[in-house]
Amino acid sequence: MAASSAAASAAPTDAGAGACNIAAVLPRMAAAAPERIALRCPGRHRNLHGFARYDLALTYAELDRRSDAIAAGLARCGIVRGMRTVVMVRPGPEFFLVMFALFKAGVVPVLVDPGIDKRALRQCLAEAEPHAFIGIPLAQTARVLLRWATSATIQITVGARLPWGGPTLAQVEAAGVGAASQLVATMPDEVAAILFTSGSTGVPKGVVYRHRHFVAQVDMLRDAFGMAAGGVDLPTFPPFALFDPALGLTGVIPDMDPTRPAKADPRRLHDAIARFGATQLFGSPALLKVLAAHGAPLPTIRTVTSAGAPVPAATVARMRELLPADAQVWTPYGATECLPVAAIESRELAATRAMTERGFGTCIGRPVAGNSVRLIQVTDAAIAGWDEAVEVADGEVGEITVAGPTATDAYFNRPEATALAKIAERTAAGTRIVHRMGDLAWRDGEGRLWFCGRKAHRVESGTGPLYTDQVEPIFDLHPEVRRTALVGVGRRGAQRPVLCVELEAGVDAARHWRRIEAELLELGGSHLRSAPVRTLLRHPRFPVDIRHNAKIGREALAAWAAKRLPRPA
Ligand SMILES: Nc1ncnc2c1ncn2[C@@H]1O[C@H](COP(=O)(O)OP(=O)(O)OP(=O)(O)O)[C@@H](O)[C@H]1O
Repeated sequence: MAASSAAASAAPTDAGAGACNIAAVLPRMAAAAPERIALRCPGRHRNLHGFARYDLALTYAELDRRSDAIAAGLARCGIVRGMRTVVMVRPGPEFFLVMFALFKAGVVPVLVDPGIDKRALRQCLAEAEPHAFIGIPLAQTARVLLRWATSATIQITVGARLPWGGPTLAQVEAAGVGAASQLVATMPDEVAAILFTSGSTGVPKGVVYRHRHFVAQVDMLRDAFGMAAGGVDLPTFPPFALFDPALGLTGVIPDMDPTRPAKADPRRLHDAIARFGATQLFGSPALLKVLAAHGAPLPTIRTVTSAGAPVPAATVARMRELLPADAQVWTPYGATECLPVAAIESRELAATRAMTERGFGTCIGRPVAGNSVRLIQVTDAAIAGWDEAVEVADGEVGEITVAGPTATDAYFNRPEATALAKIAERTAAGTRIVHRMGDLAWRDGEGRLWFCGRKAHRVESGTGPLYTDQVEPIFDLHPEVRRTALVGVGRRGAQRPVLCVELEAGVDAARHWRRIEAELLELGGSHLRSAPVRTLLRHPRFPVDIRHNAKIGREALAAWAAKRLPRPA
């Protein structure tokens, strides 16, 4: 590593004039509010009560200066604009420093959820064809032993140096100390990052984010949910913590394992919220459930926003009771490929609950300003041009499509998946890409969308289609039922709808299942959309995704159900 003084002269590529880049906010914030804390992380030390000390903090000035130093140091290691770089770093100060350094330099971070299946992880890393790999020692060791990301020829280790891990991040930073602004003038269409989906419907796909997508996301989050600069956020869903500095907020990274939100200790979250006066909370549904169950009031919180999966109505209702009367609880709808798409506030959501329980689906609100949301006839085939898509009438179930500033246009190295999810549309201004969400919904007379489930999970019976999120809420009302999952067994078009049922903990299935089954059949029989379901199977514990701990592995359940049913003659 070269001496730091040499790097002091490392020239910025072009001073970032007019950069379309979320990191462009850092020099502005560093000038306007240099001492404001951008991020606060728990650290290793604990106070007398056993809570994290949160002694790792970065001011805006530090985040700006140190990310410049790292960007300059990375350039010296050969990591420059346009290069794909895997980042496997825990959400501490180093993660944010590295990410903003990469954004500033126009390097393309590749992020894969560490919680996903190890084989899928290896495939994702290979598919991304990265040039470099920045990881903690554990990730670097796994890279070597498991032959991850073999295309990556440049390694940086975050933490103690390993013989095979290249220089440490500390060395990289030292080499760049004193560097001038490293913000390059990234173009709106330039690739900014590759983010892998959590993969609840198959192997995760790398979503190609361009700089304009991130910039638009920040604007939409600010405008739709009132995330004003100066607030204090508790982002419990790691990727979203990156938005805090971009929004001028102070982000407090909670003391929890971000890959296990359902296991988070609510007392630690409360401690952080109270100590730093958190005004907003960004959480996965699993985490909101933990806070709701804990039941202690959250007097400083003004806005709660969930992410990535539906939030059970009971959780939303309980959260409301714990918050100040005028606080807002938003459940946005969106996906890695396009976020946010639509949103609904808890008061309106509460008023739609009765409809959900009668089989109409879950209301996900109105499209967020800037999005053009259209519903099209359901098909599993690719649709090349918008002319070939058929829009459905209001009230009819169709696939959700979105054209808008955050709708991404491709998966990395996955032409087939891209073809299945994107539609080219000619407009007066040129050609734009419409993203197919792979989700089903209908639109009501007020322009609100009602989520009916994922397209891949629909059941096509001989008498017509059944949709998971229309059917399951009806059965979920049974007090001894924890959750249910509708799957189809057999050939599409002649599928038998089967409801897998997981009972509440403590219910003695051996004694009560027959009764519960009869009650469920009666409950289902009284509603149009659930009446065709006549086969129920009790399952001990549903497979769920790791990230949200909520998305039911319906593919696995369908295979399980098929084995348990007698074959048709
Ligand atoms: N408010 C919501 N209500 C209902 N479902 C939601 C909501 N928000 C997100 N979802 C579901 O989560 C999906 C997006 O999740 P994500 O981007 O993590 O992909 P994934 O489902 O985990 O992975 P993959 O797309 O690879 O299968 C949406 O398409 C939708 O099915």
